Amino acid sequence: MLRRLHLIIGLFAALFLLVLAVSGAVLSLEPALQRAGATIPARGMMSVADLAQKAERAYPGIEQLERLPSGAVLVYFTHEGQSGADLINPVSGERLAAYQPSAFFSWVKDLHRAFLWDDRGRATAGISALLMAVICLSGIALLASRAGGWRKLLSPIRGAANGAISPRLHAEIARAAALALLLSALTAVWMSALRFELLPEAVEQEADFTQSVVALPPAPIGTLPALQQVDLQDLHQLIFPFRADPLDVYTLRTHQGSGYVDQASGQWLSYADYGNTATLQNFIMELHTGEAYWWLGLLLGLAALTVPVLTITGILIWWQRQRAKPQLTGNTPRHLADTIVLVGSETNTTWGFAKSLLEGLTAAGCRVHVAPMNELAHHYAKARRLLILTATYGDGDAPASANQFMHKLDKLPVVSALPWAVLGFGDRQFCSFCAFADEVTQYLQRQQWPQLLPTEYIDRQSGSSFEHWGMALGQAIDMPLSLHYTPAPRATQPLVLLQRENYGEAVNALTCVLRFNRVASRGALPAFSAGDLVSIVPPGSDAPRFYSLASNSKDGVLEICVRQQNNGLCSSFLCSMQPGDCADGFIQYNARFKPCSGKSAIILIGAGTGISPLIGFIRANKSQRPMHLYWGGRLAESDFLYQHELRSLLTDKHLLQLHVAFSRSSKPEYVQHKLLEDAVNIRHLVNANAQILLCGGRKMANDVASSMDIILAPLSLDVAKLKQQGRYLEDTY
Ligand SMILES: Cc1cc2nc3c(=O)[nH]c(=O)nc-3n(C[C@H](O)[C@H](O)[C@H](O)COP(=O)(O)O)c2cc1C
Repeated sequence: MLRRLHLIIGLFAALFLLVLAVSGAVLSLEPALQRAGATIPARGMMSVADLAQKAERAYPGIEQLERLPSGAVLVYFTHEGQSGADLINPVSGERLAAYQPSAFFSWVKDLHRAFLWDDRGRATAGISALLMAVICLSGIALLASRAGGWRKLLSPIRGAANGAISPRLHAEIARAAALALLLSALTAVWMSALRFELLPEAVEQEADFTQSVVALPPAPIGTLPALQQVDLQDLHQLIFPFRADPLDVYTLRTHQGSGYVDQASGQWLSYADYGNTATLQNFIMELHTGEAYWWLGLLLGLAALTVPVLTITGILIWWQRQRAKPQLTGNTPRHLADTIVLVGSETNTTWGFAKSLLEGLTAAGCRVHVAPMNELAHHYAKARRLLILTATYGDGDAPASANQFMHKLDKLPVVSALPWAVLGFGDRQFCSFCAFADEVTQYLQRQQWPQLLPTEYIDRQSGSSFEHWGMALGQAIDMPLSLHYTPAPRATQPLVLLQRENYGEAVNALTCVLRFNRVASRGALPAFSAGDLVSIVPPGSDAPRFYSLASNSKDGVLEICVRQQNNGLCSSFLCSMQPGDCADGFIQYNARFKPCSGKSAIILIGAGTGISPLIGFIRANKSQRPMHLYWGGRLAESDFLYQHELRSLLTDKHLLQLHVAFSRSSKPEYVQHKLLEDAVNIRHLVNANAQILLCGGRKMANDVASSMDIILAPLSLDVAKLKQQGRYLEDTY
């Protein structure tokens, strides 16, 4: 609901908000530019009397002095019958330049205030600001719910759904700019409400004009006590009396109030404080314009610049989600459905099963509502059963569309209990086979929700296992249920092998670095970066196998590392390929396994072909951020993958430190031994906010995690805590 509100308002107001944001960012430069050219004596250094004396000396025809909120001082004068306005140096009273308000900034101001229109434009700007405030508030609430509560709002944002545009990037930018944008939006709404008299405007109290002036010769302006008492920093405006009229007076406006000063005695004739409400009103306006606080203006301007980025990334993420969602025909609205099917999926194949389930149950007479697990609702008015279909990712983690499910489940009222069944989707090649489905099962069992049938597992999208589960479900709910799953064909592309490098033959572990390109007639490679996956479908099988990419699409090649497995259909196929041969594959984005942004150190840990994404991260490390690689192989002479390239990456500082261990050398060692040897350094790096990325086999990952727990113990940290903070990422197989 919150996400939909955020999205609908965002889409609706996008164009207006873009104009407001960009023009606001441009306007934020004006106070800073004015300030940069102004000389500003410190408080206590100069009074209004000092300034007026100097200005009068330089401008005998002076009529008015004004101090702009930026600190620049203006003098209005007449000279030989001509009026003029100059910017002056307040210290010397000398002319700096003729004052001409910038036509460009005036135009941008009109655009910002009213879209170059009349009052209707002003109203549109006010409404847009209100929508902006709603987007900010709903966005902050979404950030909190994504982080797992308001208290965790500032904790690192964890990796997110797959896709070319990472929702994490959107969330990180939004979090950085949210408060500034909210401040701009709320102050703008308030100003609009004043303008359209929806709020009462506080009128500045004016001093009474006094008639009790005695016509005495005027005293020199520098000696007038009332002007001597006012610091230059408090000056707003000083209007000089008409020379020929001894009864005329000085009008002095400060930030606090205004009044009249006698030209002969220099005493206040009358004075009125503006009052708290008017002062507050001015302060809010200055907050919005940044006129008096140029640094704040620049900050708000910078935040405004994120609006176009957030709008574009927001729309792309929405588009990405729309495209990723399978078209479900016959999906019953939540409040009418008797069967709720919730789907946990990262790469959408589970949605294909959900679609078949929807069709099967509908044919059996059920009214079915299918939704992502993250959209678990508080209440399903007519629901009689809950069916959960979920994949598992990472090392037993929730997939993207289910990463907030447990948190939401925690908050459900007890009365929501429904008879349930869980069907896990996974791959037995992973140690934590269907671990997330198990986690959900155990949770529901602990809550004592009635279980319809034991949790079942589907290995590598097996259609027959799914049909089998359908029969069991039909019996459990006493309905004739027949499920048929036909996998939606993935759009693969032919990839042509350009180059191969062989390693490991001497230790009987053939490992190949393979570099592919798209077949020339099919255009360029799609966008991807190191750590994403390429899925290869070997001849004679429907089930794709995933390999981590060592290259970025900008490198012009798609590079993977493959170790030939005994009886491995896909690895044998790949390792037998020769330059010119083709394989079918598709790119699978893997946003959850990427170095975090920033400058903190990155510790990369891998073994064997696990080096694949790690070398890609190092190659892409153009900013020479400190990267430390710990890698384990078998024998240096035979399978030291990327040995020469790693040396040159060390030389040009893409890589800061390299630690290698070989298990078949004269002194057999594993990568975790290297970590233990370097424990002091690792603790130092982790203490300074380093992030750890590990890629390799599950056993290696477990051994490394045990060693890291030992290393981190003196810091009162462990792998589990770092994982929670998003600082320990694993890509294991
Ligand atoms: C990077 C990656 C990590 C995976 N991790 C696991 C895992 O830990 N356990 C598991 O059983 N399956 C794992 N799988 C397999 C998926 O869960 C399985 O392919 C599932 O059918 C995908 O469903 P989806 O396309 O709906 O996300 C992983 C797949 C990938 C690509």
